[in-house]
Amino acid sequence: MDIHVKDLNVALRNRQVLDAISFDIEPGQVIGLLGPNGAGKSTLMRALNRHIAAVGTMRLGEHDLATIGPAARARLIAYLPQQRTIGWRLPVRDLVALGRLPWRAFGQRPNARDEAAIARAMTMADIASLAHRVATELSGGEQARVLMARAIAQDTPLLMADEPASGLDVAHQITLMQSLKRLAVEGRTVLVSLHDLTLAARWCDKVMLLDEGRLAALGGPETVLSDENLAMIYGVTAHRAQDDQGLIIAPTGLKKVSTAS
Ligand SMILES: Nc1ncnc2c1ncn2[C@@H]1O[C@H](COP(=O)(O)OP(=O)(O)OP(=O)(O)O)[C@@H](O)[C@H]1O
Repeated sequence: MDIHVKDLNVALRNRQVLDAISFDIEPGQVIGLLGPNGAGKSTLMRALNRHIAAVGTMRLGEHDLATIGPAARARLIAYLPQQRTIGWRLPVRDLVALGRLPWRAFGQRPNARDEAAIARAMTMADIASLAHRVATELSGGEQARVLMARAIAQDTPLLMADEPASGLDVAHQITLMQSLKRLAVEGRTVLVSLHDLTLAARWCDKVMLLDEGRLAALGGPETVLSDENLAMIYGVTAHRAQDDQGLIIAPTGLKKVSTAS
């Protein structure tokens, strides 16, 4: 489903944290949400998922996200928050299975479709071998993959993941991005916040660059992650290279600020 956001404003403690954000995203894409710490990435996702109050238009397909109820929303949006805490000492597979709850009536047992979605999500997050382990006894990166699997199993048109690559080893970062890409190719809209410029450049169809609550740029990674934007918004210089699978962008240093008066 396409996302339509117009003039989205969020104020927290009397501070404007999102300032007139407007964008349209077509389905079937991985959209990277980038920007410095505090730019508003998490706030945007939380506003879309109605965790915080926002003013403005937010539509997903024909659904008005400002007015739909929580049950309908859980069938439209899966959201992996940045703070990844697992509260229950559940076996991994049972925790992933919680992602299917929005699709079942209370007390109903999982059906074949639920089982297939759980199994597939566990494969995508590479946690099949952890299925019977207690989730709270896993490493940080393993727990992150379990929670990602739960969000994937929810099987919603919009998947939002807040820094899902943080804490993952390099191989699992690539597995994660491959899985997100596959979900997008199948028609889902994936909104993923990232700090790794190369992951964004290689795997995202589009990049949305936030800066101090404003949408600074939205477009293809090569255009949005230009030297100029990286200098202006992050204050860094970067080395860029290209191989047959895409762009590589490595930050190399801090941009010197002119002190001339
Ligand atoms: N509960 C809150 N009360 C007041 N201000 C808040 C609250 N939560 C976040 N903020 C502020 O809103 C701004 C945006 O925060 P947000 O968490 O969206 O940034 P972010 O881009 O996700 O950053 P990061 O890369 O560090 O995760 C920051 O200035 C932050 O201090």
